[in-house]
Amino acid sequence: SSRSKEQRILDFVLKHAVPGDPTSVLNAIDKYCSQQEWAMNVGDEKGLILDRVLQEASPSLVLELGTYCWYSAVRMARLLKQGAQILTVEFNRNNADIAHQILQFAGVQVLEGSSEEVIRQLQKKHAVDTVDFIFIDHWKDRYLPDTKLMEELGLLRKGTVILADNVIFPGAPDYLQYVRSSPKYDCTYYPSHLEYLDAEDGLEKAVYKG
Ligand SMILES: O=C(NCCc1nnc(-c2ccc3[nH]cnc3c2)[nH]1)c1cc(-c2ccc(F)cc2)cc(O)c1O
Ligand SMILES: [Mg+2]
Repeated sequence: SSRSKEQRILDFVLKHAVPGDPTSVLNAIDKYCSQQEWAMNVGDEKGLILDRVLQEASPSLVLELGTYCWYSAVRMARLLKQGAQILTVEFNRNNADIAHQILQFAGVQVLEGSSEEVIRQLQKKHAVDTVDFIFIDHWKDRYLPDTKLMEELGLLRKGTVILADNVIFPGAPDYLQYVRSSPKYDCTYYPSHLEYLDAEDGLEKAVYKG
């Protein structure tokens, strides 16, 4: 059977990265996706912004919506303090083998299902109280409904940081309009570019005011 693009990315990582060295995994994925086949990883340029915003928040519990090829989970896991945890929500675990082979990192737990299902189960099934940092990078029409759901369920606390990818391209206009006009959030826009390309894109940080 023909291997998928995601499996080709894995092959490249397994061939060129150093086991246990997350930065070499990121460099391998960025090299492959910028030179061979484009893929929708947050990438190196927006990744640097993610690094800085994550380190500033110094979270104990991270929720990621939309795992895709593990790039952002690896990116965040390498910067977490001892004992911190990432819960990443993937819709279709078609990359299951990629998951286990790339992600030999303690502290990254994969939750399978639709974002809505998983978010509804976090407090009861996964003993989550509130989340400190959320990286939203899944279907762009799910950004707003999932953020409102997390508000309603009390998953956000004063100071919870929500960082959203692709707010310009492909874009999440309803989400952007909501957080920027809501008195419940302090928003900051970080201009950048679409991963591996010159198109404009950016990350929006929304800090929940409780
Ligand atoms: O679609 C994207 N990302 C989303 C992946 C995903 N695939 N499945 C899910 C899912 C959907 C329900 C879920 N519920 C729970 N987890 C879920 C995950 N999310 C995405 C697309 C682009 C892009 C740019 C330019 C183009 F010309 C074409 C595309 C760039 C990016 O940085 C992206 O992140
Ligand atoms: Mg993205």
